[in-house]
Amino acid sequence: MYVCGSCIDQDDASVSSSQPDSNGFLSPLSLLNSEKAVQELVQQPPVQGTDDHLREFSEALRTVAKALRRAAEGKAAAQAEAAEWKRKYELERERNLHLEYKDLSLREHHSDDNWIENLASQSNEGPECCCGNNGICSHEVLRDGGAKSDFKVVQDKYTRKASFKLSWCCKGEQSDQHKHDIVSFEKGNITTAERSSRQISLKWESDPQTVLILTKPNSTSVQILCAEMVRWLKEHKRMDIYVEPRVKTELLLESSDFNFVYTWKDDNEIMLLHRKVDLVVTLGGDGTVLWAASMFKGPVPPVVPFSLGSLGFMTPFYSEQYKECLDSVLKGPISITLRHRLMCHVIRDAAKTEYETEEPILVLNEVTIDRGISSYLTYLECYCDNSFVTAVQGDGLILSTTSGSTAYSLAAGGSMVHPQVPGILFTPICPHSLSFRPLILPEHVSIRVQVPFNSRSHAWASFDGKDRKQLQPGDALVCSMAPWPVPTACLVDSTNDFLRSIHEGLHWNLRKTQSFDGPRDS
Ligand SMILES: NC(=O)c1ccc[n+]([C@@H]2O[C@H](COP(=O)([O-])OP(=O)(O)OC[C@H]3O[C@@H](n4cnc5c(N)ncnc54)[C@H](O)[C@@H]3O)[C@@H](O)[C@H]2O)c1
Ligand SMILES: Nc1ncnc2c1ncn2[C@@H]1O[C@H](COP(=O)(O)OP(=O)(O)OP(=O)(O)O)[C@@H](O)[C@H]1O
Repeated sequence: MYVCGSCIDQDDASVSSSQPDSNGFLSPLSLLNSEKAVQELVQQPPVQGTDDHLREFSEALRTVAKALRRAAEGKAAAQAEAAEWKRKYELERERNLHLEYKDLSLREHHSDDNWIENLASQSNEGPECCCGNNGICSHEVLRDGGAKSDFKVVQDKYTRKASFKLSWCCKGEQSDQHKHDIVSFEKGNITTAERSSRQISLKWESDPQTVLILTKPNSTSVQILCAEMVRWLKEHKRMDIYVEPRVKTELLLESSDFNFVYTWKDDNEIMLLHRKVDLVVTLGGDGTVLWAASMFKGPVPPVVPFSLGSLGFMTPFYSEQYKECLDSVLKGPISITLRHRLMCHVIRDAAKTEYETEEPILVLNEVTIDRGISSYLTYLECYCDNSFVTAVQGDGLILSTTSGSTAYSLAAGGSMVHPQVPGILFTPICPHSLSFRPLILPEHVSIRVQVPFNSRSHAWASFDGKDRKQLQPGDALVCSMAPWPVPTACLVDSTNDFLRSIHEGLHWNLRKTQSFDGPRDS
């Protein structure tokens, strides 16, 4: 690499601007500015007559650039960790508020109904006691004041969210003995735990009372089924039913009898839905399941997906048999697939502080970084934790969950992976290279995709095929496994449902069987 002497003088200022602060640390902004300066510097065209000193100097600058990038990655990792601590803090705060409320309601209503007594015993036990050491439980109690919207009308009375318990099934049998430790180091020997089915079973501990029905828009068959299902759930199951504002309008146009249906007014109310809803029903295709998942930015209630689309990889329930299906789901226990999601942060080069980082986006299928309408190759530098993975030169890159492995990633040549396998698929889109095979990375890593300063064009990130965001040179996308999976109910179990989907949906490995007669080994 040849460097022009005058450039060094000119850029020296920006390099020296990244001086350590009084604590001895470099600020992230100055790091990135310096990195940019170094990038520009090392890309200057060669000038004749430069000597070996300059060459050495440019190599040294390269090393500095690498160190600066590592520092920027450290910042991204710290931000992800901070987000995780913030989540833990909010959970803890919510739990404390919850306990405070129970205490209050017990004092106010000590002679009230049975369920209040139940609450009292739950409150005494605490979440750990009620679940024992095995399984995972969910308990929520809500209360709210003022009553204007449907949402608040329901919150006016004390509403109890149904609790359930999750457990692992061992070799077809229910067992509370799930194994957290898969590797043992006892007595210096490394052994892996006995292989067991990791099928998860959900058992209601109290009856589910509130259901949210989400529907594919502009479909008459979906609209008809939705009205029928709403009526049946109200009349036969006495459930509280939430629908989207659009659907409530459609139902009321059909009949004013549907005024018992609840909806919400704004995004703030949507943010609270997970605390009220026991069950989500989707009527549509895979896109409606993605839509349902995108409504929950945190924990997601169990989802029962009915198939009213064309492919339906994630929608195993037959809509014609909705009564039997819902009967058995409401009774439980049911097998569920815990579908992992990816949490994606767009980190802008222009952000002055880490607080300007945009809200994270959760995806159930994948995040795609592509060239959008640009006719140039995308050039993306990819890092896994702090290690350089590769530079993508092609149409783009897909970072997919295992649930998304049968969607866009499959079309780009990625493997199909059972949705219960925890991992992140790293699949290039039309790479201009003969040897760029797709990768599957472990679930605990953080992946950073950087649009370098010397990229010829912008890149575009899209999330489950929606919400396109432009990434400028210097911007990055960091993604890691989210702590909130999407639990979807299975028709049989997660393996059976997955295999049925690839056979029926994709006609996987369909071939006429070879005839018996003909040449064979003697
Ligand atoms: N070339 C491609 O295959 C391609 C291109 C763009 C987007 N997509 C996929 O479409 C998804 C968005 O779905 P949509 O319904 O909102 O858009 P859409 O209506 O364009 O449907 C895309 C198709 O992908 C199928 N699909 C979605 N998720 C799937 C999954 N997990 N497994 C198997 N098939 C799945 C759907 O059933 C549908 O047939 C994106 O997340 C992306 O995976 C695929
Ligand atoms: N409740 C909703 N509100 C707004 N848009 C929705 C909603 N449900 C689904 N969509 C969108 O409608 C589109 C089509 O939905 P969906 O994929 O469920 O139906 P489909 O295309 O007929 O089925 P399939 O994906 O099986 O072919 C998707 O892009 C999805 O994001």
